Amino acid sequence: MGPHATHRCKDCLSGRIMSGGQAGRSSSSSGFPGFGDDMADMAQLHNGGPDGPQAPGGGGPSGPGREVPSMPWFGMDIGGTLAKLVYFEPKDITPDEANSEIETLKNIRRYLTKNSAYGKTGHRDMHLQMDNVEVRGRKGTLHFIRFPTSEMGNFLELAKSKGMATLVTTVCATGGGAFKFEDSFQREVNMKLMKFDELDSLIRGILYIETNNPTECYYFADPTSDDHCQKVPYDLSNPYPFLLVNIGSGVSVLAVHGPNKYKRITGTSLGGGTFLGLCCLLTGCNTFEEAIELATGGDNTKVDKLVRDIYGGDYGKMGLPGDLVASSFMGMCSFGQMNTKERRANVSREDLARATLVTITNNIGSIARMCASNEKIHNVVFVGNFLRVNPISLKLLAHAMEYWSNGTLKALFLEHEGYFGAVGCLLGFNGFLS
Ligand SMILES: Nc1ncnc2c1ncn2[C@@H]1O[C@H](COP(=O)(O)OP(=O)(O)OP(=O)(O)O)[C@@H](O)[C@H]1O
Ligand SMILES: CC(C)(CO)[C@@H](O)C(=O)NCCC(=O)O
Repeated sequence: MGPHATHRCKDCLSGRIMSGGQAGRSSSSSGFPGFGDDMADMAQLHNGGPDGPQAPGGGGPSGPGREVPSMPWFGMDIGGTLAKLVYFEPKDITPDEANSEIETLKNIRRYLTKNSAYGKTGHRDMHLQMDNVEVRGRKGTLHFIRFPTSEMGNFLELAKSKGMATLVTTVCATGGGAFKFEDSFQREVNMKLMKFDELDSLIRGILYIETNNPTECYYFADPTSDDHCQKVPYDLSNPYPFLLVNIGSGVSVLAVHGPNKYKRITGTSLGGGTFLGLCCLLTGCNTFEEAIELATGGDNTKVDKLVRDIYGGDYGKMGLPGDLVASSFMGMCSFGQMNTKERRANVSREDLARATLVTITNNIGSIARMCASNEKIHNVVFVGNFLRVNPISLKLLAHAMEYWSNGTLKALFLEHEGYFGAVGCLLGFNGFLS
């Protein structure tokens, strides 16, 4: 099977957020369509209680000159498509701490950890939860929450309507939204954003999670085989150098040579956002999950033109197998016996979704390969939420790296996909690196 053809495998298909404030819970309706009243409560609770920043339960061991921020601890990565929120739940609270802990902190913890959905669009990825980890000298659990960035305006409006403007609060944030929404946060809810660079945060988050989760990193053995494709754990404890390909709305490619030593080599605007946009246009679908589901049932060879459609077989001299996509979407033009109209009638929404997914994935794979080869790097780590619930792309990338490099390149994947920026931002405050 050619590297760019599709296949199915049956087995694998901060910081200082809170400071001071009177807060208190409101019982009135939020009017916030995305999150509903639950999120309204959470927004209120973010601001700590009457005891302010020094509230018990909000600290931990701190050395001279290393002030530990008051709880609750969050890291927020506000991307072009999704906002990612990582919440640290302390589990080492002493009886004394528990007795004196303010009610609002308890409420936050209860609210966040007892729910997995927050209104219509907020989700906690429970399968990613990390227990018994250490952050800033405290033991606890990391929770992973996401919501569409398009809900941010409503979130701020809601926060304002709940009186947040009277509070003094600082939120640790990264991603483009930390810049874009900075003024709105300040103007509408009197919150300051403590901003961290998204790529610094991404790398810091990867290193932290990889160290704390022995099964974080994996690769695919036999990615094209329906019967033998297997997810295999990979030890990334000595990671350098590695190529990091972050597939979010757009794509960034970094060469990472050390914890603080990396460069952004290139990027492409043809990323996860492009896949979703084109797929919605072509199929009428409305969500990423729907787009992936359609693609799963589709066949891109009905839409694309393959090498064999041009050569009648392989282009052996140049090492191009017949089932390689020669030209994406070209099959929609007339060729062979059928005219364009007939061909289009023969193509389903599923086929179009599959072809869109394969086109975007192959293009990213191709850029990644060239970068790895230029930089003389063998391990290529793919992250970003485009890879969420998306085994088709995972396996296409795995196969493409291996096939085109004669086995010298290895595609590696990480379980926490799109959350590394938020984690790195949580850890970034005050230089706390746990
Ligand atoms: N529930 C979802 N809703 C929308 N897109 C999703 C969803 N799940 C996965 N995706 C995919 O993930 C992409 C966004 O990934 P990610 O959250 O890593 O990037 P981002 O931070 O929003 O973007 P950028 O870093 O470019 O600003 C979307 O473009 C889409 O392809
Ligand atoms: C702009 C960012 C860095 C925002 O995360 C990302 O969407 C990206 O890398 N886009 C690709 C931009 C380029 O063409 O290099």
